Amino acid sequence: MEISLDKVATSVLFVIMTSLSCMILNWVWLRPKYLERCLRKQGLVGNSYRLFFGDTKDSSMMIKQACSEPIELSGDIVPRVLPFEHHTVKHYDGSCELDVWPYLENLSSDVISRAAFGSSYKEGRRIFELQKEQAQLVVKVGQSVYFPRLRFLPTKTHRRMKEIEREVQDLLMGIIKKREKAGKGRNDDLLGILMESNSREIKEFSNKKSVRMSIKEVTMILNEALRLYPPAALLLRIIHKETKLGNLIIPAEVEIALLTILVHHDYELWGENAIQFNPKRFLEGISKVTKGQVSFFPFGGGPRICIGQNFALIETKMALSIILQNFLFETSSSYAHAPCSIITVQPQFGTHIILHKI
Ligand code: HEM
Repeated sequence: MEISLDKVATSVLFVIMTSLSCMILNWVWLRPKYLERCLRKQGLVGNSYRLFFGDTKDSSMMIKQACSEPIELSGDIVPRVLPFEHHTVKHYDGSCELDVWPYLENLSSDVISRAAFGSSYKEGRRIFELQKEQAQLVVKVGQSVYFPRLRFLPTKTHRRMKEIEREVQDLLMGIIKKREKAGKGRNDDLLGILMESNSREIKEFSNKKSVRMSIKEVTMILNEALRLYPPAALLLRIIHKETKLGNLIIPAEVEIALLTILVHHDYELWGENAIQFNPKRFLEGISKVTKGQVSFFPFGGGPRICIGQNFALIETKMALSIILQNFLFETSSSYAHAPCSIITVQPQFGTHIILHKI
């Protein structure tokens, strides 16, 4: 029997098209429906792909609920951008009013860039600028209508996100390669220490698969700030295989969102004054106030706990002590308390304070 090439090509195309249609149907319709049913059967809140351990899906709503002051500003609280260079207004009594938020952003990216990349800190700072833009785009995408696999479409936003990812990767690889080329000698920054420890580990464990990398009131205040406004307002995890969590059975592929900010503001866990800023609650330490429960986790927990925890706390204490040695400060009437979440929790209209030189 003679089989024409045309017939073979048509059959192959038919099989490919049918398989593709089945896959798309499965992604877009069957699988989400199945997951939705599994979750609903157990009375769980969430959509088919994301399961929220908390009351609401909307993060800005969540933060709004969690904040002690309303985010919608009434007529008498008007956020304003301070007019002069660097948002600073000098007063006649020698004090000075400024929005410290851009300075604090600058400080933390400068500190981490210098600590991580040493002399390459300028490149490090570019990475932070890109990451900031990326955070805005992630939020934009997160607020659009959810449709499975939509992230694969080459929209303008998705393309820019990819570009940023590539540029960050290239910058990082460039810094690493430059260091490799310069050879041994520099280990007074994080990158140098990591590279040295990495090459030591590679030498020592070359035939093994895994290569491992390796003041009280102020503490209290930092803890309380981290409790009320945890920079990472939620933790996300993807379930890879069906998992039993207490009485719940969570199907594979569901994403779990653990809303840190809601746990940190829970009246049952923190008492009637849960949403008030009261550093004294940490007087006897974290384990005492949490009664040994996992109810305070601004840096996450378990194997993926924040590796920068001590770094961040030391940096904050050092910055605060330098400021306090030079200035007294008070909140300006221009400040509007409106925390919002753009990947991290941050002040929506800046942080206006009045500094008095000591
Ligand atoms: C106030 C400052 C900070 C807060 C509140 C914070 C919070 C967190 C949280 C909640 C996680 C866990 C995320 C998850 O489980 O999904 C995390 C992970 C991480 N953090 Fe931080 N972080 C801070 C500063 C830093 C700094 C300064 C660095 C770097 C020097 C850093 C590096 C990391 C890294 C590398 C991870 C991922 C660890 C892993 O997945 O194994 N963080 N952070």
